[in-house]
Amino acid sequence: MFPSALDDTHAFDIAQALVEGFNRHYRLFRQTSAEAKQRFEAADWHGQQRAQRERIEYYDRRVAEAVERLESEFGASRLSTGVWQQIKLHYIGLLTDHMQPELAETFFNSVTTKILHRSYFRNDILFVRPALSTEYIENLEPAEQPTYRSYYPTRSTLRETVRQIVEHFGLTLPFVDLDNDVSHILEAVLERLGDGRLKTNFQIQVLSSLFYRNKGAYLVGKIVNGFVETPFALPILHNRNNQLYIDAALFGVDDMLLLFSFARAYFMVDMAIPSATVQFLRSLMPRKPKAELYNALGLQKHGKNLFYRDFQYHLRHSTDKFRIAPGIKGMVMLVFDLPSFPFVFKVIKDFYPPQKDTTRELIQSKYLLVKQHDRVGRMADTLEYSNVAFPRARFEDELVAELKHFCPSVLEEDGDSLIIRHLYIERRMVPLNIYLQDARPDQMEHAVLEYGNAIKDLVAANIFPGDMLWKNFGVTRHGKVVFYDYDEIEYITDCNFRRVPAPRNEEDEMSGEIWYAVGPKDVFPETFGPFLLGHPGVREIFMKYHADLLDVDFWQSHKDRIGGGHVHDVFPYEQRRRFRHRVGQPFSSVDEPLPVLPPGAVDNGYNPL
Ligand SMILES: Nc1ncnc2c1ncn2[C@@H]1O[C@H](COP(=O)(O)OP(=O)(O)OP(=O)(O)O)[C@@H](O)[C@H]1O
Repeated sequence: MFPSALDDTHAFDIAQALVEGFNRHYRLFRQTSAEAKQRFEAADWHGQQRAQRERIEYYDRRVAEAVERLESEFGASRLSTGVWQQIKLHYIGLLTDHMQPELAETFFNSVTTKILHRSYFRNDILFVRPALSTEYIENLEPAEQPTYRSYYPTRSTLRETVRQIVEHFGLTLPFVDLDNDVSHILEAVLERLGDGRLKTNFQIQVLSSLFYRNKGAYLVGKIVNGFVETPFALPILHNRNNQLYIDAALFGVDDMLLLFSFARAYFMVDMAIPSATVQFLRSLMPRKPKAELYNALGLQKHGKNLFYRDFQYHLRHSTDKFRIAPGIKGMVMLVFDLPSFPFVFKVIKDFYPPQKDTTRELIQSKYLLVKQHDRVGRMADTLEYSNVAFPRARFEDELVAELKHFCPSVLEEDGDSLIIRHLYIERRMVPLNIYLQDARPDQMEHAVLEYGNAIKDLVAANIFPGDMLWKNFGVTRHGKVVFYDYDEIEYITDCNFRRVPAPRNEEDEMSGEIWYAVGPKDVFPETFGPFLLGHPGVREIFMKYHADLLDVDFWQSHKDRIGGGHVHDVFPYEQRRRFRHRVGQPFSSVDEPLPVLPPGAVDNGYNPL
């Protein structure tokens, strides 16, 4: 029951301290995000990568500071339920006119769950459900930009308007030839519009901040014409002389989904009202859960909170059982899923076979590395959770037996619940080994080509996957191949790429064993073939496109380039979509059939709120 009077003398001050903690967090988060513009203009790519990495750590630091303050100033862990209820009410009051109330609620949860026992995780004490609305929030400060701007061109003013839209961002670097870029964009827009008349509501809406990631800045918006809304994004890049150009025009939901994929690094966006940006983005990608949009904007703790709410909701509205994930079982991870829900749950085992010389800490550090690294569309993002309570009745017995056997240290039974103390959650894909088993020849060709491309993208981003077996890659809904087994990854720059030494004598030659000394970071690309290319059909395709992956020079030359300070270009769209490669190509990807996946590849009906 809620208190009828707010009579505790400290509750208001505690709520105030929590709001201050959150405000400090968002101020620093926003500042780093806004400064992406200057880093982009200065072509400070290493700085951009560093900021992307560091920004991820901000949240936990601010939460730790707030926990510490609440403990030292208010003895927070000794407060009664009644006081916590009052703190929540004051907090809601303090957020009445806040611009980021949903994030502040999540911050409240993050701090209080560090202080309180699990039995307090109830909606009268923390925000199991949101209390404040994020609709219609407007910032009327004169210095603030609106979330998006609307432009109302006619056919005859379209060219001028497109130019204005780009110029509105006030980038300080010159464009190589903005007129030429605008002509390309115009051509693309007119192709989308066809010959039909522009309807009376014809307009172009554009988000007020550019989206920065790696070496690119993306202008994001939509064209509204009658009842049809077409999302678009324009990537702005640097040439060698630090002049700018627009590289492509991306149109339609599929292009947007690839741009905002879970396998890419988070964007840097200057947002006063993140919920308004998310609402706009959701109108571009209606099926993408809000949780993933918050993640893509770097607000991953709120994304995690929303995901958890979606997951709880899904659990209540489904009846199927958690099971061991299909595919070859992991040696270090126990992986399970719920068939009706398109994610997998990964728990680190307590012990591993001898060939896996690793520890829980090392594995966690590799997963963290992936979170902080540029995932270049080739590594799945993971959400890390502590103390997740699952209903025991929804687990298959075989899965419970495996958990008890392999993961006893992280498992706790509490009444009808199974508590898993630590786990990762990531998007479910079709494991590539399973995909290849069922693949038609054209699908096999596509998958093997993609597999090699995935490795090459990882290499360019300074990642050596370690274990490149097919089972460690998955195929997404869009037919992209993505890596998901992180326990053996290393930086390319830390690896020694070596040729297999010539045998010293006949004995060496005949030996079935490795007779030469191998250091912990030594890699022998010539030896990949026998592990990866047992299937003759796969081998043929692989050798056609990716024979260079078996050559030590390929790896060494990338290592040298990265060591020399080169930062790779990452394109979240295909090369042929670039204006420079566009001779005779249609602009849109809409008519391109997506690779047809085998039946298991289709995500089943997860319907986030
Ligand atoms: N995102 C995913 N989508 C679908 N299946 C997955 C996913 N992640 C893992 N799996 C399944 O779980 C298995 C084990 O996962 P993972 O490779 O991460 O574990 P591991 O213990 O690190 O493996 P290894 O023994 O190769 O080191 C995979 O082979 C695959 O079948």
